[in-house]
Amino acid sequence: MNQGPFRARRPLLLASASPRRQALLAGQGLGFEVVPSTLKEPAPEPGEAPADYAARMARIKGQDLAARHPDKVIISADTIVVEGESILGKPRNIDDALAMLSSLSGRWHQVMTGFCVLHHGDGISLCQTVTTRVHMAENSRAMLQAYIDTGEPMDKAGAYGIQGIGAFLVDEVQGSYTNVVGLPLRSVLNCLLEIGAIGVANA
Ligand SMILES: Cc1cn([C@H]2C[C@H](O)[C@@H](COP(=O)(O)OP(=O)(O)OP(=O)(O)O)O2)c(=O)[nH]c1=O
Repeated sequence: MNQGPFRARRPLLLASASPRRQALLAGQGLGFEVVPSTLKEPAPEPGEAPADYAARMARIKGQDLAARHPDKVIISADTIVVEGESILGKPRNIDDALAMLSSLSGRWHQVMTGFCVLHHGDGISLCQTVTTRVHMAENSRAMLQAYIDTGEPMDKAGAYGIQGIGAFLVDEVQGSYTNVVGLPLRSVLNCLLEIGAIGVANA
């Protein structure tokens, strides 16, 4: 079986509980340990730009693990949905999910994923935020309610999963698709290639 086009050249640690992030990296042939950060994510600072906030969250999650695993290359990420002035994380409850999806319906919004590649021992600290524009179709309240009843929205920023049942909500995507799912795959691979943490299989 084809294991994917890349191989880890240094020990990798994914600091994330997200099964989507794990699947995206594993699908490329990379082996890695998974140790999610247990730190509570602080709220945005007053006036903090959403892209800076996403990068800061990714850094906080990654640094939590980097100090404890100085020999590993740490990959961390944080995904937020930005609608107008509002930063949407995961819904707190069903009502919150309905409010989020209603505010996104029939409009463009941005999905931002901040990610970091860190190596404490070598002093490597690369962080960036990737932005994707997503347009949601007009969805009736009944449609949104029926979607929420599936349970899918509750662990996802903006209360939807483009890769799952929530695919029906979206009618256009501009930019990286994997960024919406939680990890801008090509940008992360580029960072890992740049520092020699991964290489092309058989190369
Ligand atoms: C918009 C959108 C988000 N998401 C997910 C990606 C992230 O897992 C989640 C946002 O929460 P995050 O806080 O970024 O990540 P997480 O709590 O799942 O994992 P960890 O903090 O341990 O790294 O929303 C989708 O799966 N599909 C989508 O379409």
